[in-house]
Amino acid sequence: MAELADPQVSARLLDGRALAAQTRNALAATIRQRQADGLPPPGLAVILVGNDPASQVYVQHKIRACAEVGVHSFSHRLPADTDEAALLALIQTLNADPAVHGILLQLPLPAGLDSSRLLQAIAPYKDVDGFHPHNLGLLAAGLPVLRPCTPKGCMRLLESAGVDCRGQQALVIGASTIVGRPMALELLRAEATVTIAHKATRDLPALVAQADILVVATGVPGLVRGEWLKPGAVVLDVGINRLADGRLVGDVDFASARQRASWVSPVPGGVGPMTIACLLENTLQAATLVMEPPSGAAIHH
Ligand SMILES: Nc1nc2c(c(=O)[nH]1)N[C@@H](CN(C=O)c1ccc(C(=O)N[C@@H](CCC(=O)O)C(=O)O)cc1)CN2
Repeated sequence: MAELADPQVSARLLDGRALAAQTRNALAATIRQRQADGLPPPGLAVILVGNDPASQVYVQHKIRACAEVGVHSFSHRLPADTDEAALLALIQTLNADPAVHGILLQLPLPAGLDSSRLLQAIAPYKDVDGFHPHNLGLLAAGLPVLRPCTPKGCMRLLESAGVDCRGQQALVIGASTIVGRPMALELLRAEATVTIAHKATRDLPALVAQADILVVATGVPGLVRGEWLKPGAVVLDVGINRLADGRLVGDVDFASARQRASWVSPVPGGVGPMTIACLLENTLQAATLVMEPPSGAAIHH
């Protein structure tokens, strides 16, 4: 006898692990073909400063993913007391290195280092994180080249579920440069009606209740409750919070959200793996930009 569906569990999962694996397979095939055509492998320089345990894990995952698809990674692990001048010098060297197509500065940086100044030192055409004002500006203008990885991964997840953003009410909670702001620009580009809120926004539940598409990136575990959601909402949970008991949870209460949403991304296994898959994709794109410089002056090698 067929198992009865549990009426309490309705949302489908936005499975980032599966989509990231598909993306990596496609990238590996393209990179193999590039090499068969006599082109060098795409190169990614990864800079990690200090000993933040989460950053160490993410960097390890990035380097492993590079090896899996055939991207050549150059790892630069620097002590927490590295000064800004030394980091700027390293970035200048990598900017000039033709084997390096992408440069990634893992965030957050230790206190005392100015991440904004350092990110701006990365050549825009090697900025595979898409955080340079040049690339954020192109995204704001609706002419994106290198797009920030987490928002790009979120858009890929929406596409994979057949979600059409056009005319939908979208709410982004969290306005960071890494996620919230570029996410709002991506949704705007997809013709959603976009609201940006903060974790401290007054009467957040009332705003959430209107959202057809909800993206939460606040770093507050379980901030959004399932009861707040509009029935059938699509929920992208960008939060990755390690609890005292060792569990990893998002910014959305998953169990209650699942009872009300139509689609929800889990933590772990949702947006996180897509961030890394999109980084690999951006690295290949940066390698291709060097081969075929677009007409925009600032992208030339
Ligand atoms: N230079 C950058 N720094 C940071 C970025 C970024 O995109 N560029 N984003 C985050 C961290 N991040 C990538 O660096 C990242 C976070 C989480 C994951 C991920 O796959 N998470 C897994 C769980 C992993 C775990 O067990 O801890 C999941 O969600 O399934 C990938 C990348 C801040 N810094």
